[in-house]
Amino acid sequence: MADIIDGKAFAASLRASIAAEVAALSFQPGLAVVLVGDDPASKVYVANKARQTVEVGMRSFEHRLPAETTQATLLALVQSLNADAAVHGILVQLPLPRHLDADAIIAAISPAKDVDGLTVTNAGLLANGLPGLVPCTPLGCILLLHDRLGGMTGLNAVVIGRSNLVGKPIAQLLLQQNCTVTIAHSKTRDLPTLCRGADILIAAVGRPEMIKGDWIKPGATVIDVGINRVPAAAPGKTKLVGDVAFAEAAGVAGIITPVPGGVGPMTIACLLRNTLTAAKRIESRATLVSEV
Ligand SMILES: NC(=O)C1=CN([C@@H]2O[C@H](COP(=O)(O)OP(=O)(O)OC[C@H]3O[C@@H](n4cnc5c(N)ncnc54)[C@H](OP(=O)(O)O)[C@@H]3O)[C@@H](O)[C@H]2O)C=CC1
Ligand SMILES: Nc1nc(=O)c2c([nH]1)NC[C@@H]1CN(c3ccc(C(=O)N[C@@H](CCC(=O)O)C(=O)O)cc3)C=[N+]21
Repeated sequence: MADIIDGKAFAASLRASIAAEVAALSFQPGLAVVLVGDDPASKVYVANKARQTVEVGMRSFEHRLPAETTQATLLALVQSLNADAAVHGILVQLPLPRHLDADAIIAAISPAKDVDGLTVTNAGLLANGLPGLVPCTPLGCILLLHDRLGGMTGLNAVVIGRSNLVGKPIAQLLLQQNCTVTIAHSKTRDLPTLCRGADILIAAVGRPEMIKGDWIKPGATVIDVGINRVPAAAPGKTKLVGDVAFAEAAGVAGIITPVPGGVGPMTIACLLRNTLTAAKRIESRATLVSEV
């Protein structure tokens, strides 16, 4: 039976250290979250986020807009958040409704406030190994892996999923850790065989329990990023499951993250960490300017 990573506990200790740092600041960091419509995975995220933002001593600004919001309205909101001195971090929940151009919205976010690490500036800094804002979920995964494995040099890592939000930045971070990285996606041939070669397997697909126990190399470390809401046994009820068939996989893997209680809580803790990082950089720049 695999060792099950307690992401909830790890995230709680991370938040405690963030809260201590926030308490010592001379200003209050602020995080703005924009949710358009009601994507189910986004709703789970938003609910947990607002509470934890306040708990670490930051200000939370929530903007819930109807699914039929126009591109111009959303762009204007992002621009007003860019200009708002009380806001240090901006997160626009993805996916956006189909009639909106997500790339154009993301491009409008000031890179200094881009706590999701999605702008071309932050993605480019990450790809070049330079300091910027790193996407929260990938950062959370690496913190968990680092805690458990220490060094990862030479390990074979397979990342399933190639989104700008999760798959690609995780691959970049694993490469920085000297892993040999393979990125799989919906066009990959014979995914089970590819996965069986992985010392570290990261699933970021969005398909409930797609990765089976016999896809996993015995003793491997499995990180399940998927958040999927499926019907539960009781009629009318739902539950969250990951992209990995947990019960099967836990019998083969060496280390595994559960859903819920694995990567999800780490994502929020890392979002708060990024907001703190962004706030400190923005405020120190403001101080420098006011001194000249
Ligand atoms: N735990 C957390 O904190 C977070 C969880 N999530 C969850 O993680 C999952 C992934 O999110 P995200 O990256 O944004 O999702 P996307 O839908 O943007 O990307 C999914 C990726 O999975 C690939 N894929 C789809 N079907 C298959 C398949 N059958 N075999 C192999 N690859 C496949 C797609 O390939 P292709 O590119 O070819 O289409 C794509 O690259 C979702 O469940 C999401 O809710 C997301 C963010 C944070
Ligand atoms: N721009 C953008 N950035 C994101 O990072 C982003 C996004 N859009 N859209 C939606 C997905 C999904 N996502 C989650 C984060 C945490 C939990 C989370 O806290 N999960 C807990 C919840 C448990 C529960 O409430 O039952 C857990 O897994 O234990 C869930 C989902 C971030 N996403």
